[in-house]
Amino acid sequence: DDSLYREFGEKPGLVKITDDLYDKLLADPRTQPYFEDAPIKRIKQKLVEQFCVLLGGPCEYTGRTMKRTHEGQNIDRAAFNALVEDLQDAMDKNGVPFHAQNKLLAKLAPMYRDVQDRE
Ligand code: HEM
Repeated sequence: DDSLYREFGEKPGLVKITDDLYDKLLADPRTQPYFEDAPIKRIKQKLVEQFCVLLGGPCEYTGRTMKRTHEGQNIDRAAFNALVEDLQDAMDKNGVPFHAQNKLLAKLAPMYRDVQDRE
C-alpha cells in the first residue's frame, strides 16, 4: 500500500521536503554544527531513499546503517528533537497532511536508539 507515499507527493515531494529540511538544519543553531561539513548531496539522496521505503514507496535504501552512520557524532536527545522539529516544518511547508506527518514521525522515533551516542 503506497497511499502514505502518495500523500508525501511521491519522489518529487520527498526531494523537496529533503531540500527544505537540509536548509533548516543548516539554519538551526542546534543542528548546524553537525551538518556544516557533512556530505550534503549524499545525505539528501540517502534520506529520500530511506523515507520512501518507510512510507511504502517503490524504493530501496542503499545507505549505511543508522548506527554505523551516526556513531561518534555525539548526537543526544536535544539534537534529535531539533531535527524532528525541522522535519515537521519542512513537511508543513510542503503541505503533507498532519496524520501522514505523524505516521512518518512514529517510524523515526524508535530510530533514536541507533542514532544517539549519549542520553
Ligand atoms: C531518525 C532520525 C535520523 C535519520 C532517519 C537519519 C538518516 C540519515 C541518513 C540516511 C544518512 C546518510 C547515510 C549514508 O551516508 O549512507 C545520515 C547521515 C548523517 N546524519 Fe542522520 N539521521 C537521523 C538523525 C540525525 C541527527 C539527529 C543528526 C544530528 C543532529 C544527524 C546527523 C547526520 C550527519 C552529520 C550525517 C552525515 C554523516 C557522514 O557521512 O559523515 N542525523 N543520516
